[in-house]
Amino acid sequence: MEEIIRIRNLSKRYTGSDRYALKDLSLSIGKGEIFGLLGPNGAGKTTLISTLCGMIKPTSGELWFDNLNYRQHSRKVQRQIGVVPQEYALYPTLSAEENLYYFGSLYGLSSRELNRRIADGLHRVGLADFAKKPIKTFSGGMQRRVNLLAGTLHQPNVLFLDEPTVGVDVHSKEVIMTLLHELNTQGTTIIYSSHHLNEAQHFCTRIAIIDEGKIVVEGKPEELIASVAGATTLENVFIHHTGSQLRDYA
Ligand SMILES: Nc1ncnc2c1ncn2[C@@H]1O[C@H](COP(=O)(O)OP(=O)(O)OP(=O)(O)O)[C@@H](O)[C@H]1O
Repeated sequence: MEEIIRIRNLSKRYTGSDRYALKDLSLSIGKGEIFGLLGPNGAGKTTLISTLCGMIKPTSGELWFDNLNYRQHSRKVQRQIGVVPQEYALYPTLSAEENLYYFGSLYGLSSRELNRRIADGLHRVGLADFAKKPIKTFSGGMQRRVNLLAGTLHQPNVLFLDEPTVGVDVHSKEVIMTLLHELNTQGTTIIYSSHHLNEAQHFCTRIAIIDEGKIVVEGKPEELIASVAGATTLENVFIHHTGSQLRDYA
């Protein structure tokens, strides 16, 4: 496996908190993988993705992107990363096209190339007819599709997604998953967090189950299922490793 992300002994404790959101976590992710981060609420998935995107600083530990140390090469790393956050990052009064133009221009694409990618992207996610409509008139599923385009217009080498299909209907979900598959086929490594274990089982080349800031188990979905006696789904594996106790902290 040719490594694209290397995480070593990563810990994160938020200011004012007495708990570690991530605790001494080490992980390698290979080029071209579709890597799933699964775990109960509060496990540390968003914290890990936000750290890998450079949005939050770790308390300790080291990160490398394609052998570049994050701290020494943050700009170079940022240019190769795409992020699709859980929260919509779109401007409600601007049209889909205007939103995408704004986000695409942050990556220094020429106007001509950007317009081409926006038209192509909107077509691919079934929103060509809505290009000029303001985002505030879009359904949740439509907004999620635009959000996904906003994070991928610059064709990143690695794409991070935090729950890309949460709260969307089955049609939008299908379009989102197809687009992600296409991006992966074209060479984008995908790292995503999800609570949809069934989706992850079929979509991911490898997964890690995280609990209380640590990796509990990692491997290919079929290997993980085979490793737990009586398991037939990733859901069985998940319960086996994380138990059924609620994770309520405040
Ligand atoms: N900004 C913050 N300040 C303080 N604590 C935080 C902050 N963000 C997250 N946490 C805490 O860090 C831990 C990990 O949270 P995180 O959001 O990374 O988990 P998660 O696995 O993404 O959860 P979920 O599945 O509910 O989205 C939790 O205990 C959470 O309360």
